[in-house]
Amino acid sequence: MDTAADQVGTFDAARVESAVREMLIGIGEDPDREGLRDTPARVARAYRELFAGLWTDPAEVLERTFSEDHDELVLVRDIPLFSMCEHHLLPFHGVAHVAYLPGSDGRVTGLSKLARLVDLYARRPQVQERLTTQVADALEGTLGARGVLVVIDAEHQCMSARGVRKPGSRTTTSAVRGVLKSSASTRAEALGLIRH
Ligand SMILES: Nc1nc2c(ncn2[C@@H]2O[C@H](COP(=O)(O)OP(=O)(O)OP(=O)(O)O)[C@@H](O)[C@H]2O)c(=O)[nH]1
Ligand SMILES: [Zn+2]
Repeated sequence: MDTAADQVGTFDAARVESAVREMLIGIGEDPDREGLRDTPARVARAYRELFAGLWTDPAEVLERTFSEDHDELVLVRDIPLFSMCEHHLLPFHGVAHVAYLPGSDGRVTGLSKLARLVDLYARRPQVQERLTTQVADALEGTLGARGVLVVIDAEHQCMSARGVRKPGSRTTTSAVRGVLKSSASTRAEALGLIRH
């Protein structure tokens, strides 16, 4: 599981700005015309937001837990998701469903933290499979969940707006850990609730 220690560098707005200016020249545009003059700075601000998950430690999100003596399934469905495909730096967006079985200590995390965790990993240059895996691994590793099921359903703009040009096609990925992997009936219950 990755931590802040795995992160590379920090956000360098000036560097992003000069790269965007170069890119505009590269596509044959005039970066000094009125409409584009502030674009490098705007893109840098947008990237700072879109890639904020690169310099946030996921362990912090799951730091605060509380004892609820609940050892049954917890599921947050339909968490809106925005991420950037690392191949084309184009967005992919959709929903994430996150289910977990609390560890034997009965400690749970705040529901919003599950959405924050998805957000944190989404705000990095990503592929959907890795995003799904990272959320599952954090819940198993850091929270100590007995079982985890993460399902992500998303549309990739690199498949809609360009390339193969198939708008509306969606990609579903899942990552299953612990009891939700070993017990078919528990997994079926979680999947049933996701479809509900
Ligand atoms: N597995 C996976 N592939 C992705 C994801 N996002 C984008 N891709 C794919 O990454 C691949 C990159 O393929 P390349 O052949 O290197 O790039 P390309 O020539 O732009 O490919 P096309 O998109 O087919 O035009 C494409 O097939 C994309 O659909 C993702 O989250 N997971
Ligand atoms: Zn892509």
